[in-house]
Amino acid sequence: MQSEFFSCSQSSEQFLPTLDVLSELSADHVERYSRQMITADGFGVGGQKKLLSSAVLVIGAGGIGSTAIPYLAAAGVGRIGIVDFDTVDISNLHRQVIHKTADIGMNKAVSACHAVRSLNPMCEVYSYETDLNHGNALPLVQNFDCVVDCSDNPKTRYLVNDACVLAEKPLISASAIGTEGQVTVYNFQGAPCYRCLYPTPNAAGGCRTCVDAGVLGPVPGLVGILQATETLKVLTGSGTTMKGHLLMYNAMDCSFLKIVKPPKQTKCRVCGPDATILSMEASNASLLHAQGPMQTIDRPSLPSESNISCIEYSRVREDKVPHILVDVRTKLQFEMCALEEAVHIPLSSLSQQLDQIEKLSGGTKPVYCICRRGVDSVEATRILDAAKLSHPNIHSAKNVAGGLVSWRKEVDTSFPKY
Ligand SMILES: Nc1ncnc2c1ncn2[C@@H]1O[C@H](COP(=O)(O)OP(=O)(O)OP(=O)(O)O)[C@@H](O)[C@H]1O
Ligand SMILES: [Zn+2]
Repeated sequence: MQSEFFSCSQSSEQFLPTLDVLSELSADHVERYSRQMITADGFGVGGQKKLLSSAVLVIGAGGIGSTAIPYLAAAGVGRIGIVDFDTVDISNLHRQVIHKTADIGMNKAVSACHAVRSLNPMCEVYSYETDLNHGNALPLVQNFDCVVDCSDNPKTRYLVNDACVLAEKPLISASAIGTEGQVTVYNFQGAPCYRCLYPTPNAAGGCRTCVDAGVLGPVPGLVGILQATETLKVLTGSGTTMKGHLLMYNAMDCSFLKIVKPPKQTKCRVCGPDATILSMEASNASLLHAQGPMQTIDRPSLPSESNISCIEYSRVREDKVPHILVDVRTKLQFEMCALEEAVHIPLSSLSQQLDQIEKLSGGTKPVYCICRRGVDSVEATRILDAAKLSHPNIHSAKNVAGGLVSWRKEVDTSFPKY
């Protein structure tokens, strides 16, 4: 059977008609899905029909979505909606394997749609080139049978959760950072929701991002596959899902740990009997008052005379003015790329290495501090400034504003971007 389905960019407000419940499998269905239908303890013909009549909304076509999406499409989920506002970047490709090098610059939801189409043209797939926000979350979620959260930030996790509770949809959630990943199922058959477990937005885990902490490529991939498996079980009603449990994976010792999570909380603000979050506006308001990782981090600042711009620092270099450049990033980042004259002293051990800096400066050479984006180097400059009382031979300390990210933009475009 040739598909009449098409992928298209969809407005998040647009209503999608419910998929027809499939009464009979076609010959194409049997050929394509036979291997999974005949699995002895799988979901059989009945389960396959349910999948073909099901609609799944995926939030995020990044590292986790990259495997969750194709496995859902390949298994025969009838309709998939993909939400992502971001575009494919070269730094995504080591793990976001649904996208190709030729897709760089393309919206990720659109690129993922193309991949789904070529994998399984029988799957009806829609791209939503937008962020999921409190304005569009509920109408979007209402169009689907369940939601697969492959996003990477706490604010989106709360929005997705609250929309799922309000729309009474199961939520299959996964996360990955560094060398670890997690999967669970919320709001399904009496299981707790995300807010039951993390009632206070600023207390939520997962506030580190891949940009800062890095991520081992296959980890989100594996987690996305586990998440797709849980989704198939939720949709077909087969097996025992991860509801009420959390599966934790550690790539470095190859361990899986399945832990029991606390039950649904009667005090939960969105799913409890006395819930106060009864709309997405209320959900959003609850996040606006949150502290810590939910808020944009304020950049620490220094008086202007304690900063040097990248352009100015490049002149210091060109003119061979004697100086010391201290790179305060972590060892791993320094080994990856650095300015050749830089001395590596990580911020974490700077206070213990003041004698060495004093020796290098020798009372004559100014010390410039640099890091990735000019946040840690501000802190380093403060530490060195304060140390001048006990270490008078530290000549002076300045922060290279904007760090190596600005260096690449303003001075040397060949410096690696990461
Ligand atoms: N509110 C949201 N609505 C839609 N998509 C979202 C939302 N929040 C996050 N995402 C998407 O979820 C995906 C998360 O995947 P991942 O963290 O692997 O990607 P990334 O953000 O591109 O990675 P990196 O941190 O390396 O830049 C991203 O593509 C991101 O754009
Ligand atoms: Zn709850």
